[in-house]
Amino acid sequence: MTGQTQRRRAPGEVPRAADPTAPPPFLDLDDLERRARAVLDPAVVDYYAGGAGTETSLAEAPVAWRTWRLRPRVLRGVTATTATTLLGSAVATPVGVAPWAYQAMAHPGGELATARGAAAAGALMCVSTSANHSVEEVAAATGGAPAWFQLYAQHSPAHTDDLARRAGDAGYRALVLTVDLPVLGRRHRDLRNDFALPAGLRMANHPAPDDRPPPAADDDPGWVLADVGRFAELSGLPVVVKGVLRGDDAVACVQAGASAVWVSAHGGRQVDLVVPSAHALPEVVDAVRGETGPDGGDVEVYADGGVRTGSDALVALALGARAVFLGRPTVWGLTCGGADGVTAVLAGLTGELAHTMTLCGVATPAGATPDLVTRYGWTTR
Ligand SMILES: Cc1cc2nc3c(=O)[nH]c(=O)nc-3n(C[C@H](O)[C@H](O)[C@H](O)COP(=O)(O)O)c2cc1C
Ligand SMILES: O=C(O)C(=O)c1ccccc1
Repeated sequence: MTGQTQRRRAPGEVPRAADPTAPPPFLDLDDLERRARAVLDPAVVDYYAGGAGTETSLAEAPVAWRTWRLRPRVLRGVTATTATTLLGSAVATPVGVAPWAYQAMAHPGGELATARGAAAAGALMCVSTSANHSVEEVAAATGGAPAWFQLYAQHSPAHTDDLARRAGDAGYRALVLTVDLPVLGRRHRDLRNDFALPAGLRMANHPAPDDRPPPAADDDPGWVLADVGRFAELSGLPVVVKGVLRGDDAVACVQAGASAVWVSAHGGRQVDLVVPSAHALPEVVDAVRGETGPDGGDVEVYADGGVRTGSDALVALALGARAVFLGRPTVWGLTCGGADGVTAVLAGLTGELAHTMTLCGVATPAGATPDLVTRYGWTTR
């Protein structure tokens, strides 16, 4: 993934065929995904790559970022830096790792490798409840780099509460409540494969073998707005609500005690035909402007879903996201290269972002303001 510059050929030297296994000299996520698919079990590939229903929303997510166009600023004498803060934690990049489950299926190092890879890139990792390593084990692997813990409602509410407290004790900097999974989406590929966690891998945050993985049963009403403040109090952490796609919901979450909202369609894995993050983001940003978080500060907004290039990321920042998170690209990075693969993806995309910022005359993430983008299309005048 970190490409090497090719040596210039000596005069008369016969060119050798390119090594087909050598990684390309730029961040080529399609190539990375191809290589990951070649080493994983097909049912695992389906689980990681798949989406709900017709997979229309899965396919649309990256395309939706590309319905925006950048409006570069020229003659600004700018060399971009990507450093920023997320809920007060300093990071080298606004590109983070989205929470994704069962990372030991991709690589034996699992979440521990991802944590090390993200820390090496100066990027924030959000750790899934459905991890193969425990809350505490992953926290230790970050080596002090900031990380967030993502929470799902467990079969037993006492167990959910316990996980929230443990996240606070383990030193995570925020608790991310995923609210778009009151029940699991219908993922046809997984249903066809009868997908289950492979034998030998554990759900490290589940106390008993008979404890069901989330989500709770269909008859469980799930979380309500009041749980936002309750989890903030239990954990002692700022709460981020993940899976918000409407302005009214975003405001309600903030008024219930959230410090930030995370615009996400769960990678197209929950509701098919859902509005893509790239189109929901402006509505959410507009709605929370003027609201204040529990500490009196501005409400941060993040986005994920189909972010694959530096230009996609810059569009998201211009639309008001403070950070973007990558799901599947980090799945393929971990699969192909463990911690180094994760670092390569995060550093590669951050490098693309910095390059695009420089080309667009944007010095810092905060300098990516809405005037930097316009909706794609032709005007008739
Ligand atoms: C294999 C997989 C597992 C996921 N598991 C979780 C999870 O445990 N918790 C969660 O909040 N989101 C989960 N997500 C959703 C991601 O956090 C994120 O919203 C989505 O992957 C972003 O889209 P992208 O994959 O197109 O980058 C998962 C996504 C994938 C692909
Ligand atoms: O697969 C997912 O998208 C996900 O979020 C999840 C839900 C339950 C258990 C493991 C992962």
